[in-house]
Amino acid sequence: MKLYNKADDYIDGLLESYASLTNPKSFFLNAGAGAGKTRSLVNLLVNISKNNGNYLKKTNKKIAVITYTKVASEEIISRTPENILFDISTIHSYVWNLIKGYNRNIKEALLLFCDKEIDTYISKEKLTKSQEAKLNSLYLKKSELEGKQIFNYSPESSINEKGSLTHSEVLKLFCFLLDSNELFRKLVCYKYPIILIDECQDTNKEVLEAFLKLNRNNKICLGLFGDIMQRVYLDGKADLIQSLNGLEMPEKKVNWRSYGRIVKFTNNLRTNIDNLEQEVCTEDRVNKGLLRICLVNHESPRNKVEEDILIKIRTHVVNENIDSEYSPYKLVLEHRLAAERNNFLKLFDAFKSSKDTDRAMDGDSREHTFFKQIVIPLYLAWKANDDFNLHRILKINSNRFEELNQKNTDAYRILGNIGNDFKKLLETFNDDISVGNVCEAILKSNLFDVPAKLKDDFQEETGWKFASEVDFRELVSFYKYNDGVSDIITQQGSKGLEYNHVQVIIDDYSAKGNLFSYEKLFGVKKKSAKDIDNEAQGKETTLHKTNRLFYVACSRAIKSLVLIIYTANQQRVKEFFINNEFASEEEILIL
Ligand SMILES: Nc1ncnc2c1ncn2[C@@H]1O[C@H](COP(=O)(O)OP(=O)(O)OP(=O)(O)O)[C@@H](O)[C@H]1O
Repeated sequence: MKLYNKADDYIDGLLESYASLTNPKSFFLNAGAGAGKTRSLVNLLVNISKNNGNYLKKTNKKIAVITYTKVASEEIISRTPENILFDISTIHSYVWNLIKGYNRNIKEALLLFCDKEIDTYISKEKLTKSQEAKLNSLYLKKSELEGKQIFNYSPESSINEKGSLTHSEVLKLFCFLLDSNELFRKLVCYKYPIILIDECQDTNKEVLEAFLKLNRNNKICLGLFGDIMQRVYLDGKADLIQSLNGLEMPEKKVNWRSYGRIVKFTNNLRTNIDNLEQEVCTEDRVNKGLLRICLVNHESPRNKVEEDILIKIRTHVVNENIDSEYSPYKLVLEHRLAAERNNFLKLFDAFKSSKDTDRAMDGDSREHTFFKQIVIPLYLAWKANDDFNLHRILKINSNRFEELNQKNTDAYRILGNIGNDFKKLLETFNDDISVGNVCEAILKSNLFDVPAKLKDDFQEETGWKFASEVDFRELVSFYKYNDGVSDIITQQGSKGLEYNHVQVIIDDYSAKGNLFSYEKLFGVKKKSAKDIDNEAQGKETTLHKTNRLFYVACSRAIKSLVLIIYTANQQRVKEFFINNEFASEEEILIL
Protein backbone atom coordinates (compact mmCIF):
# COMPACT_ATOMS: atom_id res chain seq x y z
CA MET A 1 0.00 0.00 0.00
CA LYS A 2 1.45 3.35 -1.05
CA LEU A 3 1.52 5.88 1.76
CA TYR A 4 -0.92 8.66 1.04
CA ASN A 5 -0.95 12.19 2.34
CA LYS A 6 -3.50 12.48 5.14
CA ALA A 7 -3.18 16.25 5.63
CA ASP A 8 -6.68 16.96 4.33
CA ASP A 9 -8.54 13.98 5.72
CA TYR A 10 -10.37 16.12 8.29
CA ILE A 11 -11.77 18.61 5.73
CA ASP A 12 -14.86 16.70 4.60
CA GLY A 13 -15.96 16.19 8.23
CA LEU A 14 -15.46 19.88 8.89
CA LEU A 15 -17.62 20.89 5.92
CA GLU A 16 -20.27 18.44 7.10
CA SER A 17 -20.35 20.21 10.47
CA TYR A 18 -20.63 23.63 8.79
CA ALA A 19 -23.55 22.48 6.65
CA SER A 20 -25.75 21.97 9.68
CA LEU A 21 -29.41 22.92 9.39
CA THR A 22 -29.62 24.03 13.02
CA ASN A 23 -26.27 25.78 13.41
CA PRO A 24 -25.07 26.62 9.91
CA LYS A 25 -21.65 28.17 9.29
CA SER A 26 -20.82 29.65 5.93
CA PHE A 27 -17.45 28.85 4.46
CA PHE A 28 -15.04 29.30 1.60
CA LEU A 29 -13.01 26.22 0.73
CA ASN A 30 -10.04 27.79 -0.99
CA ALA A 31 -7.68 25.30 -2.51
CA GLY A 32 -5.32 24.96 -5.46
CA ALA A 33 -5.77 22.93 -8.60
CA GLY A 34 -6.48 19.24 -8.19
CA ALA A 35 -7.08 19.59 -4.45
CA GLY A 36 -10.38 17.75 -4.71
CA LYS A 37 -12.72 20.71 -4.24
CA THR A 38 -15.35 19.20 -6.52
CA ARG A 39 -14.85 15.86 -4.79
CA SER A 40 -15.40 17.49 -1.39
CA LEU A 41 -18.54 19.15 -2.71
CA VAL A 42 -19.93 15.81 -3.87
CA ASN A 43 -18.97 14.18 -0.55
CA LEU A 44 -20.78 16.97 1.26
CA LEU A 45 -23.94 16.27 -0.74
CA VAL A 46 -23.70 12.60 0.17
CA ASN A 47 -23.33 13.51 3.86
CA ILE A 48 -26.21 15.99 3.78
CA SER A 49 -28.40 13.39 2.16
CA LYS A 50 -27.44 10.87 4.89
CA ASN A 51 -27.91 13.29 7.81
CA ASN A 52 -30.86 15.41 6.70
CA GLY A 53 -32.47 13.68 3.73
CA ASN A 54 -35.74 12.86 5.51
CA TYR A 55 -36.11 16.31 7.02
CA LEU A 56 -35.46 18.02 3.68
CA LYS A 57 -38.03 15.83 1.94
CA LYS A 58 -40.67 16.39 4.62
CA THR A 59 -40.25 20.16 4.60
CA ASN A 60 -39.88 20.44 0.84
CA LYS A 61 -36.52 22.16 1.19
CA LYS A 62 -33.56 21.62 -1.10
CA ILE A 63 -29.85 22.19 -1.30
CA ALA A 64 -28.81 24.52 -4.12
CA VAL A 65 -25.62 23.65 -6.00
CA ILE A 66 -24.53 26.25 -8.50
CA THR A 67 -21.89 25.34 -11.06
CA TYR A 68 -20.09 27.40 -13.68
CA THR A 69 -21.03 25.25 -16.68
CA LYS A 70 -23.79 22.86 -17.65
CA VAL A 71 -21.17 20.13 -18.12
CA ALA A 72 -20.06 20.64 -14.51
CA SER A 73 -23.67 20.33 -13.24
CA GLU A 74 -24.13 17.13 -15.23
CA GLU A 75 -20.90 15.75 -13.78
CA ILE A 76 -22.01 16.50 -10.21
CA ILE A 77 -25.50 15.14 -10.86
CA SER A 78 -24.02 11.88 -12.15
CA ARG A 79 -21.91 11.52 -9.00
CA THR A 80 -24.66 12.37 -6.50
CA PRO A 81 -27.24 9.95 -5.07
CA GLU A 82 -30.77 11.15 -4.20
CA ASN A 83 -30.77 14.00 -6.68
CA ILE A 84 -34.30 14.82 -5.57
CA LEU A 85 -32.77 16.65 -2.57
CA PHE A 86 -30.56 18.90 -4.66
CA ASP A 87 -31.06 21.59 -7.28
CA ILE A 88 -27.83 21.30 -9.23
CA SER A 89 -27.61 23.79 -12.08
CA THR A 90 -25.84 26.75 -13.61
CA ILE A 91 -26.42 30.16 -12.11
CA HIS A 92 -28.75 31.18 -14.94
CA SER A 93 -31.01 28.13 -14.56
CA TYR A 94 -31.03 28.49 -10.80
CA VAL A 95 -32.00 32.15 -10.68
CA TRP A 96 -34.55 31.81 -13.47
CA ASN A 97 -36.31 28.97 -11.67
CA LEU A 98 -36.61 31.26 -8.68
CA ILE A 99 -37.84 34.40 -10.41
CA LYS A 100 -40.00 32.99 -13.20
CA GLY A 101 -43.64 33.67 -12.61
CA TYR A 102 -42.93 36.89 -10.72
CA ASN A 103 -44.12 38.70 -13.83
CA ARG A 104 -45.38 41.82 -12.10
CA ASN A 105 -42.16 42.29 -10.11
CA ILE A 106 -40.05 41.60 -13.18
CA LYS A 107 -41.95 44.21 -15.15
CA GLU A 108 -41.61 46.82 -12.38
CA ALA A 109 -37.90 46.14 -12.04
CA LEU A 110 -37.23 46.30 -15.78
CA LEU A 111 -39.11 49.59 -16.04
CA LEU A 112 -37.06 50.92 -13.16
CA PHE A 113 -33.78 49.84 -14.81
CA CYS A 114 -34.94 51.48 -18.03
CA ASP A 115 -35.87 54.74 -16.27
CA LYS A 116 -32.51 54.86 -14.53
CA GLU A 117 -30.67 54.48 -17.81
CA ILE A 118 -32.88 57.07 -19.48
CA ASP A 119 -32.15 59.50 -16.63
CA THR A 120 -28.39 59.14 -17.06
CA TYR A 121 -28.69 60.12 -20.72
CA ILE A 122 -31.13 62.97 -20.06
CA SER A 123 -28.86 64.44 -17.40
CA LYS A 124 -26.00 64.80 -19.91
CA GLU A 125 -25.61 68.22 -21.53
CA LYS A 126 -25.02 66.94 -25.01
CA LEU A 127 -25.47 63.52 -26.49
CA THR A 128 -23.38 61.91 -29.21
CA LYS A 129 -25.21 60.30 -32.15
CA SER A 130 -24.86 56.82 -30.72
CA GLN A 131 -26.03 58.01 -27.29
CA GLU A 132 -29.09 59.55 -28.92
CA ALA A 133 -29.81 56.30 -30.71
CA LYS A 134 -29.41 54.41 -27.44
CA LEU A 135 -31.80 56.82 -25.69
CA ASN A 136 -34.41 56.30 -28.42
CA SER A 137 -34.05 52.55 -28.17
CA LEU A 138 -34.59 52.84 -24.40
CA TYR A 139 -37.84 54.78 -24.95
CA LEU A 140 -38.96 52.09 -27.37
CA LYS A 141 -38.01 49.35 -24.93
CA LYS A 142 -39.95 51.10 -22.18
CA SER A 143 -43.11 51.34 -24.25
CA GLU A 144 -42.80 47.65 -25.21
CA LEU A 145 -42.34 46.71 -21.57
CA GLU A 146 -45.44 48.61 -20.56
CA GLY A 147 -47.56 46.38 -22.76
CA LYS A 148 -45.93 43.14 -21.64
CA GLN A 149 -47.50 40.77 -19.08
CA ILE A 150 -45.44 37.57 -19.25
CA PHE A 151 -41.67 37.23 -19.38
CA ASN A 152 -39.77 34.30 -20.87
CA TYR A 153 -36.21 33.16 -20.79
CA SER A 154 -34.27 30.13 -21.92
CA PRO A 155 -31.17 29.59 -19.74
CA GLU A 156 -29.53 27.04 -22.04
CA SER A 157 -29.98 28.94 -25.26
CA SER A 158 -27.38 31.19 -26.76
CA ILE A 159 -29.98 32.50 -29.17
CA ASN A 160 -31.87 35.32 -27.61
CA GLU A 161 -35.43 34.88 -28.87
CA LYS A 162 -37.05 38.21 -29.61
CA GLY A 163 -38.76 39.55 -26.51
CA SER A 164 -37.17 37.06 -24.16
CA LEU A 165 -35.01 38.21 -21.24
CA THR A 166 -31.25 38.32 -21.77
CA HIS A 167 -28.78 36.38 -19.63
CA SER A 168 -27.55 39.50 -17.87
CA GLU A 169 -31.08 40.81 -17.27
CA VAL A 170 -32.02 37.61 -15.47
CA LEU A 171 -29.03 37.89 -13.12
CA LYS A 172 -29.74 41.57 -12.50
CA LEU A 173 -33.41 40.87 -11.79
CA PHE A 174 -32.51 38.16 -9.30
CA CYS A 175 -30.12 40.47 -7.42
CA PHE A 176 -32.71 43.22 -7.42
CA LEU A 177 -35.49 40.99 -6.09
CA LEU A 178 -33.23 39.50 -3.45
CA ASP A 179 -32.31 42.95 -2.25
CA SER A 180 -35.67 44.69 -2.43
CA ASN A 181 -38.33 42.05 -1.87
CA GLU A 182 -38.49 40.60 1.63
CA LEU A 183 -40.94 37.88 0.71
CA PHE A 184 -38.72 36.68 -2.11
CA ARG A 185 -35.71 36.72 0.20
CA LYS A 186 -37.58 34.66 2.82
CA LEU A 187 -38.68 32.19 0.18
CA VAL A 188 -35.08 31.68 -1.04
CA CYS A 189 -33.83 31.16 2.52
CA TYR A 190 -36.67 28.77 3.40
CA LYS A 191 -36.40 26.73 0.24
CA TYR A 192 -32.57 26.63 0.19
CA PRO A 193 -31.09 26.54 3.72
CA ILE A 194 -27.78 25.51 2.15
CA ILE A 195 -26.44 27.14 -1.03
CA LEU A 196 -23.21 25.74 -2.46
CA ILE A 197 -21.31 27.48 -5.25
CA ASP A 198 -18.58 25.71 -7.21
CA GLU A 199 -15.84 27.69 -9.03
CA CYS A 200 -16.98 30.73 -7.05
CA GLN A 201 -14.00 32.79 -8.28
CA ASP A 202 -15.71 32.99 -11.67
CA THR A 203 -19.31 33.42 -10.47
CA ASN A 204 -20.86 36.66 -11.67
CA LYS A 205 -19.73 39.27 -9.13
CA GLU A 206 -23.13 40.94 -8.59
CA VAL A 207 -24.78 37.60 -7.90
CA LEU A 208 -22.01 36.54 -5.53
CA GLU A 209 -22.31 39.83 -3.68
CA ALA A 210 -26.08 39.32 -3.41
CA PHE A 211 -25.52 35.86 -1.89
CA LEU A 212 -22.90 37.20 0.53
CA LYS A 213 -25.34 39.88 1.67
CA LEU A 214 -28.11 37.29 2.02
CA ASN A 215 -25.74 35.25 4.16
CA ARG A 216 -24.86 38.20 6.42
CA ASN A 217 -28.49 38.90 7.27
CA ASN A 218 -30.02 35.43 7.33
CA LYS A 219 -29.44 32.03 8.89
CA ILE A 220 -28.25 30.02 5.90
CA CYS A 221 -25.11 28.10 5.04
CA LEU A 222 -23.37 29.59 2.03
CA GLY A 223 -20.63 27.20 0.93
CA LEU A 224 -18.12 28.52 -1.59
CA PHE A 225 -15.65 26.27 -3.38
CA GLY A 226 -12.92 27.84 -5.47
CA ASP A 227 -9.42 28.99 -6.14
CA ILE A 228 -8.72 32.67 -6.63
CA MET A 229 -5.74 31.78 -8.82
CA GLN A 230 -8.10 30.11 -11.29
CA ARG A 231 -10.27 33.16 -12.04
CA VAL A 232 -10.17 33.37 -15.81
CA TYR A 233 -13.40 35.16 -16.74
CA LEU A 234 -13.84 38.91 -16.45
CA ASP A 235 -17.22 38.53 -14.80
CA GLY A 236 -15.79 37.07 -11.57
CA LYS A 237 -15.26 38.94 -8.32
CA ALA A 238 -11.65 40.20 -8.21
CA ASP A 239 -11.75 41.16 -4.52
CA LEU A 240 -13.36 37.92 -3.38
CA ILE A 241 -11.03 37.25 -0.45
CA GLN A 242 -11.54 40.73 1.00
CA SER A 243 -15.32 40.25 1.10
CA LEU A 244 -15.42 37.05 3.07
CA ASN A 245 -15.55 38.47 6.59
CA GLY A 246 -17.15 36.05 9.00
CA LEU A 247 -16.84 33.01 6.75
CA GLU A 248 -14.91 29.92 7.84
CA MET A 249 -11.88 29.46 5.57
CA PRO A 250 -10.66 25.87 5.59
CA GLU A 251 -7.77 25.09 3.22
CA LYS A 252 -6.86 21.88 1.43
CA LYS A 253 -3.15 21.31 1.02
CA VAL A 254 -2.83 18.19 -1.08
CA ASN A 255 -2.83 17.97 -4.88
CA TRP A 256 -4.51 14.69 -5.87
CA ARG A 257 -4.09 15.18 -9.59
CA SER A 258 -0.50 15.78 -10.59
CA TYR A 259 2.82 14.03 -10.19
CA GLY A 260 5.52 15.68 -8.06
CA ARG A 261 7.38 17.60 -10.77
CA ILE A 262 4.20 19.25 -11.96
CA VAL A 263 3.01 20.12 -8.46
CA LYS A 264 6.39 21.79 -7.81
CA PHE A 265 6.07 23.78 -11.04
CA THR A 266 2.50 24.95 -10.40
CA ASN A 267 3.43 25.86 -6.81
CA ASN A 268 6.15 28.09 -8.25
CA LEU A 269 3.59 29.90 -10.41
CA ARG A 270 1.83 31.00 -7.23
CA THR A 271 4.90 32.37 -5.48
CA ASN A 272 4.58 36.12 -5.07
CA ILE A 273 0.84 35.82 -5.65
CA ASP A 274 -0.54 33.96 -2.67
CA ASN A 275 2.29 31.53 -1.87
CA LEU A 276 -0.17 28.65 -1.67
CA GLU A 277 1.99 25.55 -1.69
CA GLN A 278 0.51 22.14 -2.38
CA GLU A 279 1.82 18.74 -1.30
CA VAL A 280 1.94 15.62 -3.45
CA CYS A 281 -0.76 13.03 -2.69
CA THR A 282 1.25 9.81 -2.45
CA GLU A 283 4.88 9.03 -1.68
CA ASP A 284 5.45 7.22 -4.94
CA ARG A 285 4.48 10.32 -6.95
CA VAL A 286 6.93 12.69 -5.33
CA ASN A 287 9.83 12.13 -7.72
CA LYS A 288 7.71 11.44 -10.77
CA GLY A 289 6.36 13.54 -13.63
CA LEU A 290 7.92 15.15 -16.66
CA LEU A 291 8.35 18.84 -17.39
CA ARG A 292 9.78 20.11 -20.68
CA ILE A 293 9.86 23.67 -21.93
CA CYS A 294 10.38 23.96 -25.69
CA LEU A 295 11.40 27.43 -26.82
CA VAL A 296 10.72 27.99 -30.50
CA ASN A 297 11.40 30.95 -32.75
CA HIS A 298 8.05 32.58 -33.46
CA GLU A 299 8.60 32.43 -37.21
CA SER A 300 8.93 28.64 -37.31
CA PRO A 301 6.27 26.53 -39.08
CA ARG A 302 3.90 25.37 -36.35
CA ASN A 303 2.93 21.94 -37.71
CA LYS A 304 6.49 20.79 -38.36
CA VAL A 305 7.77 22.00 -34.97
CA GLU A 306 4.93 20.38 -33.07
CA GLU A 307 5.26 17.11 -34.97
CA ASP A 308 8.99 16.95 -34.09
CA ILE A 309 8.30 17.73 -30.43
CA LEU A 310 5.63 15.05 -30.30
CA ILE A 311 8.05 12.41 -31.58
CA LYS A 312 10.83 13.51 -29.22
CA ILE A 313 8.65 13.58 -26.09
CA ARG A 314 6.85 10.35 -27.01
CA THR A 315 10.17 8.54 -27.23
CA HIS A 316 11.23 9.95 -23.87
CA VAL A 317 7.92 9.14 -22.14
CA VAL A 318 7.92 5.55 -23.36
CA ASN A 319 11.67 4.86 -22.91
CA GLU A 320 11.74 6.32 -19.41
CA ASN A 321 8.60 4.36 -18.43
CA ILE A 322 6.66 7.51 -17.62
CA ASP A 323 3.76 5.98 -19.51
CA SER A 324 3.20 3.28 -22.08
CA GLU A 325 1.82 5.76 -24.62
CA TYR A 326 1.88 9.49 -25.28
CA SER A 327 -1.20 11.22 -26.76
CA PRO A 328 -1.18 14.70 -25.28
CA TYR A 329 -3.98 17.23 -25.16
CA LYS A 330 -3.00 20.60 -26.58
CA LEU A 331 -4.20 23.64 -24.71
CA VAL A 332 -4.28 26.76 -26.87
CA LEU A 333 -5.07 30.36 -26.12
CA GLU A 334 -7.82 30.91 -28.68
CA HIS A 335 -10.20 29.09 -31.02
CA ARG A 336 -8.08 30.40 -33.91
CA LEU A 337 -5.07 28.34 -32.81
CA ALA A 338 -7.29 25.30 -32.50
CA ALA A 339 -8.64 25.98 -35.99
CA GLU A 340 -5.10 26.09 -37.38
CA ARG A 341 -4.27 22.73 -35.85
CA ASN A 342 -7.63 21.08 -36.51
CA ASN A 343 -8.04 22.05 -40.16
CA PHE A 344 -10.91 24.48 -39.98
CA LEU A 345 -9.14 27.81 -40.34
CA LYS A 346 -11.15 29.02 -43.35
CA LEU A 347 -14.37 28.17 -41.59
CA PHE A 348 -13.14 29.96 -38.49
CA ASP A 349 -12.38 33.07 -40.54
CA ALA A 350 -15.85 32.85 -42.10
CA PHE A 351 -17.48 32.76 -38.67
CA LYS A 352 -15.15 35.53 -37.56
CA SER A 353 -16.66 37.73 -40.26
CA SER A 354 -20.11 37.42 -38.70
CA LYS A 355 -21.58 40.14 -36.53
CA ASP A 356 -21.51 37.93 -33.46
CA THR A 357 -18.49 35.62 -33.66
CA ASP A 358 -19.12 33.97 -30.32
CA ARG A 359 -22.59 32.96 -31.38
CA ALA A 360 -21.37 31.70 -34.74
CA MET A 361 -18.67 29.67 -32.99
CA ASP A 362 -20.58 28.26 -30.04
CA GLY A 363 -22.36 25.59 -32.07
CA ASP A 364 -25.76 26.20 -30.48
CA SER A 365 -27.79 27.88 -33.23
CA ARG A 366 -30.54 26.27 -35.29
CA GLU A 367 -28.17 26.04 -38.26
CA HIS A 368 -25.54 24.27 -36.21
CA THR A 369 -28.14 21.83 -34.87
CA PHE A 370 -29.25 21.08 -38.44
CA PHE A 371 -25.69 20.23 -39.44
CA LYS A 372 -24.86 18.31 -36.27
CA GLN A 373 -28.05 16.25 -36.19
CA ILE A 374 -28.59 15.53 -39.84
CA VAL A 375 -25.97 16.60 -42.35
CA ILE A 376 -22.73 15.58 -40.62
CA PRO A 377 -24.04 12.11 -39.63
CA LEU A 378 -25.29 11.64 -43.21
CA TYR A 379 -21.95 12.68 -44.67
CA LEU A 380 -20.00 10.42 -42.29
CA ALA A 381 -22.29 7.45 -42.98
CA TRP A 382 -21.88 8.09 -46.73
CA LYS A 383 -18.10 8.18 -46.36
CA ALA A 384 -18.16 4.94 -44.38
CA ASN A 385 -20.50 3.26 -46.89
CA ASP A 386 -22.76 2.61 -43.94
CA ASP A 387 -26.14 1.88 -45.56
CA PHE A 388 -27.81 0.99 -42.31
CA ASN A 389 -27.02 4.35 -40.72
CA LEU A 390 -27.78 6.30 -43.89
CA HIS A 391 -31.34 4.94 -43.86
CA ARG A 392 -31.70 5.32 -40.14
CA ILE A 393 -30.79 9.02 -40.34
CA LEU A 394 -33.20 9.52 -43.22
CA LYS A 395 -36.02 7.76 -41.37
CA ILE A 396 -35.54 9.74 -38.15
CA ASN A 397 -35.14 13.18 -39.70
CA SER A 398 -37.02 13.35 -42.98
CA ASN A 399 -40.41 15.05 -42.99
CA ARG A 400 -41.43 13.12 -46.10
CA PHE A 401 -42.55 10.02 -44.23
CA GLU A 402 -45.42 12.03 -42.73
CA GLU A 403 -47.25 11.59 -46.03
CA LEU A 404 -47.63 7.92 -45.22
CA ASN A 405 -49.94 8.78 -42.31
CA GLN A 406 -52.55 10.35 -44.55
CA LYS A 407 -55.59 8.38 -45.66
CA ASN A 408 -55.59 6.46 -48.96
CA THR A 409 -51.93 7.02 -49.66
CA ASP A 410 -49.91 5.08 -52.15
CA ALA A 411 -47.15 3.98 -49.79
CA TYR A 412 -45.23 2.21 -52.53
CA ARG A 413 -45.06 5.38 -54.66
CA ILE A 414 -44.16 7.62 -51.71
CA LEU A 415 -41.35 5.37 -50.53
CA GLY A 416 -40.10 5.04 -54.10
CA ASN A 417 -39.92 8.82 -54.47
CA ILE A 418 -38.14 9.26 -51.15
CA GLY A 419 -35.66 6.56 -52.15
CA ASN A 420 -34.98 8.23 -55.51
CA ASP A 421 -34.47 11.67 -53.97
CA PHE A 422 -32.18 10.23 -51.33
CA LYS A 423 -30.12 8.41 -53.95
CA LYS A 424 -29.73 11.63 -55.97
CA LEU A 425 -28.69 13.50 -52.84
CA LEU A 426 -25.98 10.99 -52.00
CA GLU A 427 -24.73 11.07 -55.60
CA THR A 428 -23.88 14.75 -55.19
CA PHE A 429 -21.64 14.05 -52.18
CA ASN A 430 -17.92 13.94 -52.89
CA ASP A 431 -14.68 14.50 -50.97
CA ASP A 432 -14.26 18.11 -52.09
CA ILE A 433 -17.84 19.29 -51.72
CA SER A 434 -18.36 22.72 -50.15
CA VAL A 435 -20.73 23.63 -47.32
CA GLY A 436 -22.89 25.61 -49.78
CA ASN A 437 -23.08 22.71 -52.25
CA VAL A 438 -24.22 20.36 -49.51
CA CYS A 439 -26.98 22.77 -48.46
CA GLU A 440 -28.05 23.22 -52.06
CA ALA A 441 -28.25 19.47 -52.62
CA ILE A 442 -30.24 18.96 -49.43
CA LEU A 443 -32.65 21.73 -50.35
CA LYS A 444 -33.09 20.25 -53.81
CA SER A 445 -33.79 16.81 -52.41
CA ASN A 446 -36.70 18.22 -50.43
CA LEU A 447 -36.10 15.57 -47.79
CA PHE A 448 -35.32 17.73 -44.75
CA ASP A 449 -36.38 21.08 -43.32
CA VAL A 450 -33.49 23.44 -43.96
CA PRO A 451 -33.18 26.45 -41.61
CA ALA A 452 -33.95 29.78 -43.29
CA LYS A 453 -30.42 31.13 -42.85
CA LEU A 454 -28.99 28.26 -44.90
CA LYS A 455 -31.30 28.67 -47.87
CA ASP A 456 -30.09 30.42 -51.03
CA ASP A 457 -29.96 33.81 -49.34
CA PHE A 458 -27.20 32.77 -46.89
CA GLN A 459 -27.26 35.70 -44.54
CA GLU A 460 -24.10 37.69 -44.32
CA GLU A 461 -24.18 38.76 -40.70
CA THR A 462 -24.40 35.16 -39.47
CA GLY A 463 -21.12 34.12 -41.06
CA TRP A 464 -22.83 31.34 -43.05
CA LYS A 465 -22.49 33.30 -46.31
CA PHE A 466 -18.70 32.95 -46.23
CA ALA A 467 -18.87 29.52 -44.66
CA SER A 468 -20.85 28.31 -47.67
CA GLU A 469 -17.70 28.53 -49.80
CA VAL A 470 -15.61 26.48 -47.39
CA ASP A 471 -14.77 22.81 -47.82
CA PHE A 472 -17.36 20.64 -46.05
CA ARG A 473 -14.56 18.68 -44.38
CA GLU A 474 -13.74 21.80 -42.37
CA LEU A 475 -17.24 21.76 -40.95
CA VAL A 476 -16.77 18.12 -39.91
CA SER A 477 -13.51 19.04 -38.13
CA PHE A 478 -15.13 22.06 -36.51
CA TYR A 479 -17.92 20.00 -34.94
CA LYS A 480 -15.43 17.47 -33.60
CA TYR A 481 -13.66 20.33 -31.85
CA ASN A 482 -16.91 21.91 -30.79
CA ASP A 483 -18.15 18.65 -29.23
CA GLY A 484 -14.90 18.28 -27.29
CA VAL A 485 -13.97 15.14 -29.26
CA SER A 486 -10.71 16.58 -30.52
CA ASP A 487 -7.48 16.65 -28.53
CA ILE A 488 -7.25 20.44 -28.74
CA ILE A 489 -9.00 22.67 -26.27
CA THR A 490 -8.71 26.29 -25.22
CA GLN A 491 -6.84 27.08 -22.01
CA GLN A 492 -9.97 28.72 -20.58
CA GLY A 493 -12.12 25.75 -21.61
CA SER A 494 -9.78 23.32 -19.86
CA LYS A 495 -10.71 24.65 -16.42
CA GLY A 496 -11.92 21.80 -14.20
CA LEU A 497 -10.57 19.09 -16.54
CA GLU A 498 -7.50 16.85 -16.28
CA TYR A 499 -5.38 14.83 -18.72
CA ASN A 500 -2.44 12.46 -18.33
CA HIS A 501 -0.32 14.40 -20.82
CA VAL A 502 -0.65 18.09 -21.57
CA GLN A 503 1.04 20.40 -24.07
CA VAL A 504 0.39 24.07 -23.42
CA ILE A 505 0.83 25.96 -26.69
CA ILE A 506 1.92 29.52 -26.07
CA ASP A 507 1.75 31.56 -29.23
CA ASP A 508 1.00 35.26 -28.83
CA TYR A 509 1.83 35.69 -32.52
CA SER A 510 -1.05 33.59 -33.84
CA ALA A 511 -3.50 34.70 -31.16
CA LYS A 512 -5.29 37.89 -32.08
CA GLY A 513 -6.76 38.97 -28.74
CA ASN A 514 -5.00 41.39 -26.41
CA LEU A 515 -6.37 40.26 -23.08
CA PHE A 516 -3.36 38.01 -22.42
CA SER A 517 0.34 38.39 -23.21
CA TYR A 518 2.76 35.59 -22.47
CA GLU A 519 5.63 37.55 -23.99
CA LYS A 520 5.06 40.20 -21.31
CA LEU A 521 4.85 37.55 -18.60
CA PHE A 522 8.21 36.09 -19.69
CA GLY A 523 9.82 39.53 -19.94
CA VAL A 524 10.26 39.52 -23.74
CA LYS A 525 7.84 42.40 -24.27
CA LYS A 526 7.80 45.51 -22.11
CA LYS A 527 4.81 46.29 -19.91
CA SER A 528 2.54 48.92 -21.45
CA ALA A 529 2.02 52.32 -19.83
CA LYS A 530 -1.44 51.09 -18.86
CA ASP A 531 0.05 48.01 -17.15
CA ILE A 532 2.45 50.19 -15.19
CA ASP A 533 -0.33 52.56 -14.25
CA ASN A 534 -2.63 49.72 -13.17
CA GLU A 535 0.17 48.16 -11.19
CA ALA A 536 0.88 51.42 -9.37
CA GLN A 537 -2.79 51.67 -8.42
CA GLY A 538 -2.84 48.08 -7.21
CA LYS A 539 -5.19 47.15 -10.06
CA GLU A 540 -5.17 44.02 -12.14
CA THR A 541 -2.85 43.95 -15.19
CA THR A 542 -2.49 41.79 -18.30
CA LEU A 543 0.32 39.99 -16.48
CA HIS A 544 -1.93 38.93 -13.60
CA LYS A 545 -4.56 37.61 -16.00
CA THR A 546 -1.97 35.76 -18.07
CA ASN A 547 -0.34 34.23 -15.01
CA ARG A 548 -3.68 32.89 -13.77
CA LEU A 549 -4.54 31.40 -17.16
CA PHE A 550 -1.07 29.88 -17.34
CA TYR A 551 -1.64 28.28 -13.92
CA VAL A 552 -5.01 26.84 -14.98
CA ALA A 553 -3.54 25.35 -18.16
CA CYS A 554 -0.40 23.85 -16.57
CA SER A 555 -2.28 22.39 -13.62
CA ARG A 556 -4.44 20.15 -15.86
CA ALA A 557 -1.52 17.75 -16.32
CA ILE A 558 -1.28 14.50 -14.39
CA LYS A 559 1.93 12.85 -15.65
CA SER A 560 3.62 15.16 -18.13
CA LEU A 561 3.58 18.84 -18.97
CA VAL A 562 5.22 20.25 -22.08
CA LEU A 563 5.21 23.97 -22.79
CA ILE A 564 5.67 24.90 -26.43
CA ILE A 565 6.51 28.58 -26.43
CA TYR A 566 6.76 30.57 -29.68
CA THR A 567 8.80 33.62 -28.85
CA ALA A 568 10.83 36.45 -30.33
CA ASN A 569 13.56 35.91 -27.74
CA GLN A 570 14.28 32.31 -26.74
CA GLN A 571 17.19 33.29 -24.49
CA ARG A 572 15.11 35.78 -22.49
CA VAL A 573 12.36 33.21 -21.90
CA LYS A 574 14.97 30.67 -20.83
CA GLU A 575 16.32 33.17 -18.30
CA PHE A 576 12.79 33.73 -17.01
CA PHE A 577 12.39 30.04 -16.19
CA ILE A 578 15.94 29.56 -14.86
CA ASN A 579 16.16 32.76 -12.78
CA ASN A 580 12.80 32.09 -11.14
CA GLU A 581 13.91 28.51 -10.44
CA PHE A 582 10.87 27.27 -12.37
CA ALA A 583 12.91 24.80 -14.42
CA SER A 584 16.40 23.36 -14.76
CA GLU A 585 18.75 23.61 -17.77
CA GLU A 586 17.95 20.01 -18.83
CA GLU A 587 14.24 20.71 -18.84
CA ILE A 588 14.56 23.52 -21.38
CA LEU A 589 14.96 22.76 -25.08
CA ILE A 590 15.81 25.52 -27.50
CA LEU A 591 14.47 24.52 -30.92
N1 LIG B 1 -9.10 12.33 -1.44
C1 LIG B 1 -8.86 11.92 -2.68
N2 LIG B 1 -8.44 10.67 -2.92
C2 LIG B 1 -8.20 10.24 -4.18
N3 LIG B 1 -8.37 10.99 -5.28
C3 LIG B 1 -8.80 12.25 -5.11
C4 LIG B 1 -9.07 12.79 -3.81
N4 LIG B 1 -9.48 14.07 -3.95
C5 LIG B 1 -9.46 14.30 -5.28
N5 LIG B 1 -9.08 13.23 -5.99
C6 LIG B 1 -8.91 13.14 -7.46
O1 LIG B 1 -8.07 14.24 -7.86
C7 LIG B 1 -8.53 14.82 -9.05
C8 LIG B 1 -8.85 16.29 -8.86
O2 LIG B 1 -10.01 16.41 -8.06
P1 LIG B 1 -11.08 17.57 -8.29
O3 LIG B 1 -11.39 17.67 -9.74
O4 LIG B 1 -12.19 17.38 -7.34
O5 LIG B 1 -10.17 18.80 -7.89
P2 LIG B 1 -10.48 20.34 -7.94
O6 LIG B 1 -9.94 20.92 -6.70
O7 LIG B 1 -11.93 20.57 -8.23
O8 LIG B 1 -9.54 20.74 -9.18
P3 LIG B 1 -9.47 22.02 -10.12
O9 LIG B 1 -9.64 23.24 -9.28
O10 LIG B 1 -8.09 21.93 -10.68
O11 LIG B 1 -10.51 21.84 -11.16
C9 LIG B 1 -9.70 14.00 -9.50
O12 LIG B 1 -9.25 13.01 -10.39
C10 LIG B 1 -10.22 13.39 -8.20
O13 LIG B 1 -10.90 12.18 -8.41
